[in-house]
Amino acid sequence: QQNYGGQTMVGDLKIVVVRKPDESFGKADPKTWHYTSQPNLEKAQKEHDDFVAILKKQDIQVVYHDQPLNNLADAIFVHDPALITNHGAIILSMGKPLRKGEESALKNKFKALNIPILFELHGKATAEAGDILWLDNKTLAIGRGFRTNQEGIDQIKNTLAPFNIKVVQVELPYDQGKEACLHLQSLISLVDHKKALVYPKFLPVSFIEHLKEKGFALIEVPEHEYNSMGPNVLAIKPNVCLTIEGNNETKSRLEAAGCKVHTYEGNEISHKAEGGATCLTRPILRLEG
Ligand SMILES: NC(=O)NCCC[C@H](N)C(=O)O
Repeated sequence: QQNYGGQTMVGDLKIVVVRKPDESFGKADPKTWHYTSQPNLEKAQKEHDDFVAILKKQDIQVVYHDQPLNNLADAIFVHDPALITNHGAIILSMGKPLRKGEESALKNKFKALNIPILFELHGKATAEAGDILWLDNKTLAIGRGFRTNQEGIDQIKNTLAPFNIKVVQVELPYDQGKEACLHLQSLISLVDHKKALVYPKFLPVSFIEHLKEKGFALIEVPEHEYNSMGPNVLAIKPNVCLTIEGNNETKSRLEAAGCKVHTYEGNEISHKAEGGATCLTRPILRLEG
């Protein structure tokens, strides 16, 4: 039986990799890293432990990526340096210069877990998995913005074409500029095979139309919960999800749409560093069924 795979954002989550906040995170200078303020390491570690406890309670196997890394504060957002496919991992190339180096560390972790490497982005290509979303097991949406460039998208597209996987390109907005973190997943999360939580204001009409053509029901995040990461929701299985506490209107709308919503406290690990539940986890195995 395969120990990795699942070309889905919502299928039963079986194994995730996480990384506990370390010294690098605790000493991150907010100006350099575009954090709202400096994280309190002790509190951050406690929040992370509680976050992991929620995952474990959902019967998810949690694997720690604990290789010591210097000056890679954002490395706790293990979602971003790689993408898992049924044919192996694609090692990406970080678009935020300060995050360079996370890719090879995660690759080493994958090797230790016996996950084959399908491809590694190279040359001028950049792509971060926060910009990548499985719409179904044959369709991958990729946002082009500050973090993911055209060359990155093209390399991924060419790698997946032999497996009949299509790439849908989504243009991302400028919003607060290149220092800030705006990924495709800042604007959309899937919570069921045909149910998406979206912040439509920043999504292209063509993409919304594409989702509707595919039969997705859309749940909207209200404007006042966008900045507090309302759209960033990790599916644990279809219609069961985990998100940061505080976005009460979004939570009610998800519940009204039939979702069970778990929440975690994320002042240090999420709000200060612009990364939510999806960003803190690198799914390794999900069941597609
Ligand atoms: N997938 C995500 O949206 N990841 C969030 C990463 C936040 C991190 N501070 C960054 O700027 O890359």
